[in-house]
Amino acid sequence: MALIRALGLMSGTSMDGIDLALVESDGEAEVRRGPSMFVPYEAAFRRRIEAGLETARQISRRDERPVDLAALERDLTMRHAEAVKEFRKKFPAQAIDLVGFHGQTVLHRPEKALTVQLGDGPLLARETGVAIVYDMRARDMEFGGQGAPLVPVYHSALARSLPAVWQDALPVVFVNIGGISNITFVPERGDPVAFDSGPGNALIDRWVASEGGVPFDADGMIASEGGVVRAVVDRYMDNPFFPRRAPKSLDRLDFTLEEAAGLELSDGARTLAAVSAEAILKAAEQMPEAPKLWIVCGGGRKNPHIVADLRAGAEKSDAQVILAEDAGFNGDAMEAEAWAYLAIRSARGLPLTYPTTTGCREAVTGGVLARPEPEG
Ligand SMILES: Nc1ncnc2c1ncn2[C@@H]1O[C@H](COP(=O)(O)OP(=O)(O)OP(=O)(O)O)[C@@H](O)[C@H]1O
Ligand SMILES: CC(=O)N[C@H]1[C@@H]2OC[C@@H](O2)[C@@H](O)[C@@H]1O[C@H](C)C(=O)O
Repeated sequence: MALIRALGLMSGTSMDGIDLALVESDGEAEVRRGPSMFVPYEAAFRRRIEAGLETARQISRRDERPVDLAALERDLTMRHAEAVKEFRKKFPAQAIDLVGFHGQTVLHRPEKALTVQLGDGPLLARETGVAIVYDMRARDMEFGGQGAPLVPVYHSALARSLPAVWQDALPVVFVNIGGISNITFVPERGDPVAFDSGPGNALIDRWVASEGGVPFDADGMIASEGGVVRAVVDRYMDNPFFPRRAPKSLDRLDFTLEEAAGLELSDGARTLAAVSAEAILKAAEQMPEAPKLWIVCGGGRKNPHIVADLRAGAEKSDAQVILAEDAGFNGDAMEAEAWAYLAIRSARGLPLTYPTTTGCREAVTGGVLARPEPEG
């Protein structure tokens, strides 16, 4: 089987920018990771997306684009086109056969089988001249799935290619600490088990933005000045989301800052980091068996408090916690790589999701293909 070279584009729940990563793969075991880059959104555009999340609450049909959402979708798509252009300029030798386009989630209501990603695939195909696979979550929902998380099939492929030193580590758990956290348990044999585990950085970001006027707690510096307020952690952990059995997934606005109200800035940042770690550790209770190794990916791995709290918890069951880089992976690019890999699987008609990852009735492929118009 010839390998396909796909570029994955991810604009995640943190709304901080576009991650791009190239992957060459057969969509199965063969995965060759290529270069990656990040194109940040400026503060004003991030605020537009944030406002878009509020507007999107009135959507009841996934193709509705009320108020200014159509303009936002167009601008967001054009920014992706620009990002692809920048990627090509930076890595001119890299041919791109296919693009995997996530778009921006503005609403996720799995209980209503409703998930909305802004992102105009045909427009991106015209602008880049490359075939685009987009809208990868919808079909899973048609088959009764949560529409998220989709990255587990890629985690599973990576786990099968762990460096020699970690070869005996299965079962392993991948933890993606983005705006929301999700976990993938990869067993020795069989399909991965996955679900969203709770708030990742989204609450911390919102807290330090509103109380400190900065977009995120860089290297956990603000939290370093504060302490964990246990009662507040407990209040968060009382949320019925945690004991609910998987499959399950979250909308960015499902958790709020209400429980943290009144805390001092640094105590709040430290306490919310503890919530993030505790939510992940809580997820271990729903795994088929105790993992030996946790591999931490996503921006949250750069918050030393989240990682330290995770380590302290995992040690209790003799599990080791490492960062993606310790296993030879790229913790920043992994979701963009996943979207490249998913696009390849979509092009080959392979499943993107499984009953054990999203709760879909059967393993199901997904994504919509937009071809660029023929030249001439
Ligand atoms: N140096 C750092 N120190 C602490 N936190 C950081 C640092 N760099 C990034 N982050 C956090 O990581 C977040 C971005 O993470 P990431 O890119 O994994 O999220 P995402 O892909 O947007 O989200 P999701 O996985 O939910 O879709 C930032 O919003 C910030 O909170
Ligand atoms: C609906 C949606 O966009 N969900 C995101 C979000 O961000 C993290 C978590 O919640 C995860 O479920 C998902 O993204 C990852 C990349 C996924 O689908 O695997």
